[in-house]
Amino acid sequence: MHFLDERPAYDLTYNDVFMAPSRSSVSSRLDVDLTSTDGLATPTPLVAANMTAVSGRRMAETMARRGGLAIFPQDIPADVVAASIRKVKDASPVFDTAVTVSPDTTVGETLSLIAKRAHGVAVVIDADRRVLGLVTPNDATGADRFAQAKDVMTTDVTRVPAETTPASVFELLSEQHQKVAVAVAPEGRLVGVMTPKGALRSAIYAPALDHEGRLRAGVAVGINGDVPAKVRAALEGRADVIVMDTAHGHQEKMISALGLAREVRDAFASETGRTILLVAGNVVTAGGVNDLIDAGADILKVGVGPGAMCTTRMQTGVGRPQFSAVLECAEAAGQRGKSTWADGGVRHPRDVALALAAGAGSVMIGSWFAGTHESTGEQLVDAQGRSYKESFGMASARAVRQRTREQSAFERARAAMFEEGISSSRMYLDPRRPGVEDLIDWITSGVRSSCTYAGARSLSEFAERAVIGVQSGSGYEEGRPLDRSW
Ligand SMILES: NC(=O)C1=CN([C@@H]2O[C@H](COP(=O)(O)OP(=O)(O)OC[C@H]3O[C@@H](n4cnc5c(N)ncnc54)[C@H](OP(=O)(O)O)[C@@H]3O)[C@@H](O)[C@H]2O)C=CC1
Ligand SMILES: Nc1nc2c(ncn2[C@@H]2O[C@H](COP(=O)(O)O)[C@@H](O)[C@H]2O)c(=O)[nH]1
Repeated sequence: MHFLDERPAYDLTYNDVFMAPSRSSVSSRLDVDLTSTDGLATPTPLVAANMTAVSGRRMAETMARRGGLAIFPQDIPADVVAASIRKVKDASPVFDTAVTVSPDTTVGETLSLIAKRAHGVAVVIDADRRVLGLVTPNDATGADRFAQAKDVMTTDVTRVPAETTPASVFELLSEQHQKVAVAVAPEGRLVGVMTPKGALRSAIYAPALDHEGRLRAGVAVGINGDVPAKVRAALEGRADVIVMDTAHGHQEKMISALGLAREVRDAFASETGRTILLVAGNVVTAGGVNDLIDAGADILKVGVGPGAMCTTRMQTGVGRPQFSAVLECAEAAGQRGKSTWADGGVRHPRDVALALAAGAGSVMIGSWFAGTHESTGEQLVDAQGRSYKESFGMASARAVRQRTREQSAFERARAAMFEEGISSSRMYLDPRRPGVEDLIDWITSGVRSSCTYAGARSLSEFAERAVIGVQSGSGYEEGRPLDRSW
């Protein structure tokens, strides 16, 4: 990337910069390859953050099915993480995992479960997982909340063999004017579901798969406690990438934790032949990058203070405007043959494009993804009838209470004094884009387009060719669409 004018002597946020178009020979946005350049080579350069309000099993599955990744947070017990990853690995890489209920499940419970996935149906199954029918919110309209799924379900179900191609599913659903197909194994057991949009997406996105063709997922590990045991547990729990996670990554405790993690990772590689990459952070300077690479990091997680749940900058004055942080760290990592994840501060598709232009290998998103069907929280409704989920920072009093649950009351109270995040915020589901896949579509279509404006067919070309200008606040404001007259 280069600057349109001189590189400024001060640091820049995403809002401070814009991209100037360049002469391009890329004639279609579909000719752009979005494979991440971080060494993991995921087909989509997006990572759902290791935040308790964001990444659980549903997020991990959905992100990987659309080519990205999600990272299970450090606060979840290792056995729970391993069980969740097992389910991710068992999920179909093509069909969505269905919301399932038994015939006796109440309508009230069925409706609350439907909100956990974007496809808008619950599949009614018997004890052998054979499909009996479907319930949609429409089917339940007017029914008593204590009625049962079997009373309201439709038995007019489009069943397809699990080998059916997404294109054939799409055609079949169009012919039959149905909203969802149910994939079944030969003995009639449920495999998954697919909507017309899901079929389209399966044709556009390649899933992020492991060495066995299973969906990939990552695990975050904190730097306190028995680090080798935690890393070992994550590896044995089938993590495909490990994130060594702390607010201040450029500290000696991280350097020693990373050294220990590397030893365990290398021993695992000798036993299994699989080398799992280590991500470490967070850092914002070339010095931090170099020290963590020396200690064993393969990928550097970049960002101090840009996060939507973050109070670090206001509390401490520490942090760095994210565009400049990514640019400096990506340059430093690149000189050592390593890469970065740009972590935090992403609120629009343009921010992802700018992070990739600055050289990030992938982009991590937290709060934006918290406001989707697939995040971990319960879907709630405000007084105006708008759906939202609660989000909170990983350094908030709420998260610290959870992370220190096994310590003494005194230690917990002391830890709670160092709160650096918001404990409760509302992330509204965008009615036009309520699912994380809707956001992925929006982001990737934006990034594909950015690449063609820069004349780039791949993300490495994009990071080379992008031309970045610095804009005023009114320059940024001019680019915002208006939904009413002025
Ligand atoms: N990207 C960002 O800007 C930030 C991210 N976070 C996220 O919050 C979560 C919790 O992280 P964290 O608070 O590091 O908790 P951890 O549980 O990972 O513990 C951090 C360890 O580092 C020590 N430490 C020393 N200096 C600092 C410092 N300035 N900030 C934090 N710890 C320090 C702490 O000791 P002691 O407690 O005794 O000081 C503690 O032992 C992580 O998921 C992290 O990514 C948090 C803040 C900023
Ligand atoms: N300073 C804090 N940073 C936090 C906290 N919880 C998470 N984070 C960081 O934010 C990003 C995600 O950013 P977002 O803008 O996409 O929400 C996450 O990966 C962490 O690095 C916190 O409590 N305090």
